[in-house]
Amino acid sequence: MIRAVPATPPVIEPEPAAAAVVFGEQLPIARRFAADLAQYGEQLGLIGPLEAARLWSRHIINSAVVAPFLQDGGRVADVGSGAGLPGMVLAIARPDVHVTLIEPMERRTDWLRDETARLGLANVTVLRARAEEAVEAGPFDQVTARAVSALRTLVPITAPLVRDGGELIFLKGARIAEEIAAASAVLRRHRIRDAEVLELGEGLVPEVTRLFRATVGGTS
Ligand SMILES: C[S@@+](CC[C@H](N)C(=O)[O-])C[C@H]1O[C@@H](n2cnc3c(N)ncnc32)[C@H](O)[C@@H]1O
Repeated sequence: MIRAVPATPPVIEPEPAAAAVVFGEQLPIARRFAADLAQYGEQLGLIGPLEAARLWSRHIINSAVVAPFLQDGGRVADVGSGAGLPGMVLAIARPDVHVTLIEPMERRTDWLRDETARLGLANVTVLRARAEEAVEAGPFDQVTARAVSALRTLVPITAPLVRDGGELIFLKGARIAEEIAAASAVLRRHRIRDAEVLELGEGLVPEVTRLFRATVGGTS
């Protein structure tokens, strides 16, 4: 629960024009999420002290660029959701998709549950667990993750959550090529195929978003 109002209100990044493009009719809910996260995120230890000033571009729109890659009416698990990035943003942008937010830290799952209720999101389940403990909640059509760990350790804990032929979609940084090289044996062991890296968000956000996208098992 939110217990106290911060002494000084944070400096919040003005909403960029891209927000209307990526959220469409869902923009009022995205605005409420941005306002709540900017106001309480630092206090609750969800975001660092500098993040409110770049919340839209660095975090919310960066997360939302994944939305068009989600399967219509699908079941998505977001591993290590933290403040709700990208999982809650995706649930806002894609109300047709059910998103399970998997996060082990109680303080963070409390926030995720409270914020889900405040935003009135009917398509979100919050699961307090490590990904390794969440296999029974699946299988999911797609699993997302951002800033959880390098591919070498992320793939073994996320691939078992996905149905045969489902997808892994991870937001990644500039060193993704090195991560893929370091994970080659792990990718083979977990039957990861058709791996690709997409660069998204050009013209929408200052920094390009890199997406690692791959299929688990299935047939080519
Ligand atoms: C650096 S934070 C990133 C949070 C959010 N995804 C973001 O981009 O802001 C990493 C998160 O992953 C969670 N985490 C770490 N190991 C995990 C695991 N094995 N399963 C699920 N979540 C995990 C942590 O509790 C933490 O909330």
